[in-house]
Amino acid sequence: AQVIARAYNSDLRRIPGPVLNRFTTLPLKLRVLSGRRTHYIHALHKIYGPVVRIAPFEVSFSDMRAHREIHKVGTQFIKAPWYQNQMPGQHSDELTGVFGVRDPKKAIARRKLFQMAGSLTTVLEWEPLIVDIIKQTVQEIKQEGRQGVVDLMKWWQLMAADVVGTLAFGEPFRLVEKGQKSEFIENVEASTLYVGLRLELPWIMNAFQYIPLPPVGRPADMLKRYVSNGQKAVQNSKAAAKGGIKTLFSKMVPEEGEAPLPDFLVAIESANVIVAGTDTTATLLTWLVYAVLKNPSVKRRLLDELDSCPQAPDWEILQAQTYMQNVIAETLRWMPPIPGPLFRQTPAGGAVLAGYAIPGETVVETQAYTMHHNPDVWEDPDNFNPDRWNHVTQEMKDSFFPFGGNARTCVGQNIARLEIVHAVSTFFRECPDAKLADSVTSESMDFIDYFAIKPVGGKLEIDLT
Ligand code: HEM
Repeated sequence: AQVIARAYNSDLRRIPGPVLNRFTTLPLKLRVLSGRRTHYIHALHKIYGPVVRIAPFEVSFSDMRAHREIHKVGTQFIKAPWYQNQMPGQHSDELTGVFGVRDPKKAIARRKLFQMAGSLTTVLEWEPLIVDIIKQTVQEIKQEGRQGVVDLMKWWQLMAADVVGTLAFGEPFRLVEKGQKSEFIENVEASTLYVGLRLELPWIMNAFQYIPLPPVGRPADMLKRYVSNGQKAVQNSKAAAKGGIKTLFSKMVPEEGEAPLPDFLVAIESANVIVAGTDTTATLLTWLVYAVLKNPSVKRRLLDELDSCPQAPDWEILQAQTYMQNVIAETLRWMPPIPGPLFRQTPAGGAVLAGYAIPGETVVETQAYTMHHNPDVWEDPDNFNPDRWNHVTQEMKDSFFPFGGNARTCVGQNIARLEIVHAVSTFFRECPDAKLADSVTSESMDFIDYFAIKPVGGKLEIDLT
């Protein structure tokens, strides 16, 4: 009776959506398990329009005004409890990394400690170090390419983990040098999958905690390793404060005065940024290369532009390469690395969004993939067309959020952007004849999502011969 009352006796009953979803989260959670959440919600928006009730207490919006209202700076819509399901025992703002902090004031304070990553001036101090890692990655790709096809996604993962790992840990990570997916990367991948599933299905995933899962063993041990790796970042950041390389966490463990965060939280933050910064950057580059190699005219124009660039271009020069910038923006639109919902909660008194009254403490969300593929804003949205960025309209700006909503936008986006421009320019200049290997098909490059995306085929093979 309670389930029926909940389904019918609230303002939510006016919201379109499948009847079954008013009663149960099951249809949604089944898609979560199979990595099809984003595809499912996208399909529901096509059928039911811009506002869809996707679960008893969950509403998805594909509407610019609703998106702006939910995510504006100073918003009343705080992060949903979902964000504190990352790991067991993190159900409080004092026990979780920034990603899971829900209280807006506490989030602002915690985000300030990431100033090292947030400020472009600081990030540019790391440019030579990042460029070295990228050059080394592309040399390894060329080397491997002499022997046969190369899985480019593997190399972008190693590279992105090296960049963010080196910045977090203050010492070279050397994953590219080792050249194979280390235990560390496997741990990151498995953590991403486990945490992605745990966020949505905490009870089920708790049951799996002590069961060994190949290749990483018991999730409980994996999570312990994950945080104990972070301890190293804490030690190094302390050493850095005394005159070593600045790390991402230099603000959190200052040279003088009391540390604003206890060591265990800095360890969690460092482990989290490696997950946040590795697969996101790597998949963006993977789909960018795929799109460029699939479209000969795009490839031609990109190579022409890069040909006329100075030999060792820096950030400023690369910012001025308009075609390359269009290709990057178009990839972020077409295949956003975090394509799915950004879960928020309505204030206790409820809210009106896109003309619907929504009760208090309902989960409301907007997903980038759907808003980036809205045909009312983007002509022929499934088509990869960098030229659409020659004329940016207000509607495009309002519907584009690959780095999240304004109030809680990505703290690592300057690092990601710096890495992406250098990786694109170095790769295409060094490997102008790269082709897609036969294993690459539209099916293998469809995406699955566990918060961040992955190609269904798990790789992107290219041929350099
Ligand atoms: C192409 C690369 C990247 C993309 C597309 C991306 C995307 C995003 C998105 C969409 C969010 C908001 C998530 C939400 O509200 O639920 C986010 C948050 C975050 N990102 Fe990134 N990210 C990227 C790279 C990075 C890197 C390199 C780092 C670290 C150095 C990083 C660290 C973070 C952190 C710590 C947050 C949480 C911020 C908060 O909750 O206030 N990201 N990112």
